[in-house]
Amino acid sequence: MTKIGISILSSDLLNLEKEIKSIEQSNVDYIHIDVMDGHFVPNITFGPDIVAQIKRVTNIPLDVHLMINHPEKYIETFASVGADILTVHYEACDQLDEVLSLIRRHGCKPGLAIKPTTNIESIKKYLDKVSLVLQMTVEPGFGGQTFIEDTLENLQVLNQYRSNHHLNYMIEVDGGINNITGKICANAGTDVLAVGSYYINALNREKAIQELKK
Ligand SMILES: O=C(CO)[C@H](O)[C@H](O)COP(=O)(O)O
Repeated sequence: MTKIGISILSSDLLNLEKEIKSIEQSNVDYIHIDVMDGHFVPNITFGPDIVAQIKRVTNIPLDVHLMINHPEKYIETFASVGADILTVHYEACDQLDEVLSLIRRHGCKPGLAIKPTTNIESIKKYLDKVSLVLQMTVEPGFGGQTFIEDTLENLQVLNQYRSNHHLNYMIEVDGGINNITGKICANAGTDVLAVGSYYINALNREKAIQELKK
């Protein structure tokens, strides 16, 4: 069964606790938190204090997506405030092997993310060291964008590579996911759908989740 993570990027931040409680009602698998630094991506979002506050009010596992340069500087901090999955970008790391083992040493599941145009071949040598691969399906930075269909081929490659090499990383997609694109990604072997505006802006969030799970 495909898992769902709700991205809080487009949520009502003045009422974040209420939003978290609403997400809990929807019975999803993760809360997806996009950490942006204004350098790796053109937007600035959440820091470790917000992650700590969210951890205090929910038991839903936190899938923390670091869209930042020099993520190695912040692994210990985000692990200490309760990240369960800690994902870094291939494009942002000089010493990726070290960063992934640092994440593991701090008790989190290591995730590796790539932007839509990054060559999938470049991450293959790391795939036996990660718990999750996150394929960005929009250019990272902002919620509410349109799903980039060219990324589907990478999902198929990741799925095939996993079974050929007897690996067990999860495949996650992030960006432009709705009931239609979610289904297409699930059919291509995706395990986790990170969903933002489709859920957050839905008039009926329960119905939106049912549609996603169909
Ligand atoms: O990380 C993102 C952008 O950088 C994603 O787009 C966001 O997490 C999900 O938002 P949406 O579902 O609205 O595209």
